[in-house]
Amino acid sequence: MDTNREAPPFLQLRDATVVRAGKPILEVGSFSLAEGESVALLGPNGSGKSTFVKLVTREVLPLHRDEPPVRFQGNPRAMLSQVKACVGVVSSSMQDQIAVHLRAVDVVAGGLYGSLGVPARAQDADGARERALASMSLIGIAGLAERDIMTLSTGQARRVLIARALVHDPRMLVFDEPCTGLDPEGMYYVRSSMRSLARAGKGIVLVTHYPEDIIPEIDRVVLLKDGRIHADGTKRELITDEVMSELFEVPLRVRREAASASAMGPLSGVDSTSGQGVSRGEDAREEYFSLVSAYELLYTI
Ligand SMILES: Nc1ncnc2c1ncn2[C@@H]1O[C@H](COP(=O)(O)OP(=O)(O)OP(=O)(O)O)[C@@H](O)[C@H]1O
Repeated sequence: MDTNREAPPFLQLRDATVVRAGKPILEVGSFSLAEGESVALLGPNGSGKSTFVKLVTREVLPLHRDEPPVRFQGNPRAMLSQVKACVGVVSSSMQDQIAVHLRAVDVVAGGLYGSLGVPARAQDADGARERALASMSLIGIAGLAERDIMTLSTGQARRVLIARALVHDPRMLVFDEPCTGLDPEGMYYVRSSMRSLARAGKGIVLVTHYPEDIIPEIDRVVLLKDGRIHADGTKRELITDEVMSELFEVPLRVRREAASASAMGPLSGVDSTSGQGVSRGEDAREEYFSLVSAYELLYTI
């Protein structure tokens, strides 16, 4: 028996086409993502990023081919339940649906049941809340557990949704424009959470319009344009003045900048809601520096 056989890619797309209103809105020739690998999907409005992600989460299906265009962990006919068990999704649009008074810990625990909170007749509701608390601790928001979700700031609520996406311990997390609508503090904490998770070995698929969302732990970038993969490479290769200007079709300049030591702020993995467990070492200092050493897009005038 061949014991050296490599594990199949976590995700593989081959000649995958999505059609809407009689027109192809996404055509992917070839794309593969290894287990635990992270990637950022970057592109202008309407370039096909959300459709790409929905192809991954099976919310949309590609045109039928004899050779199935999407393989999930090598399986050409993965069930939705298999995909849901392995993938957690964080999207800013879900936040709009939360309009009920629930404790944050119950919103997180609800992720285990696919419901907004813990169902009244749920089995092992206490166990679910324990897992929810562990998930909140992992991204430093255990201090929000008892808060009414409706009283949280947009940034705090966004992090509650990250904990919810994590609660069933998926291997991969999809962040669909996770910083939309957040102020700089909210962005900082959401990016810190992504960093903690990438460091904990989770694969991250980040969908964004902005290179500064791409945390240092993600090096691979796929550029989408007009429903196709425009380029697939490293940040260094692709986040350049020339490539960004071509992608967004406006003159753009990329700037990379290091932060000053005085700008050092709270750390990922620390309970930022209670201030407990803070320990600032050299590693933490570096972590903060690299977080703000983000790529920026500037218009050239
Ligand atoms: N149901 C639909 N019917 C017709 N066209 C659609 C449908 N859904 C999406 N499209 C079109 O497909 C293209 C890709 O849409 P998609 O939402 O994937 O882009 P996106 O890159 O995520 O955009 P944004 O950055 O604005 O969220 C767009 O031109 C969109 O108008």
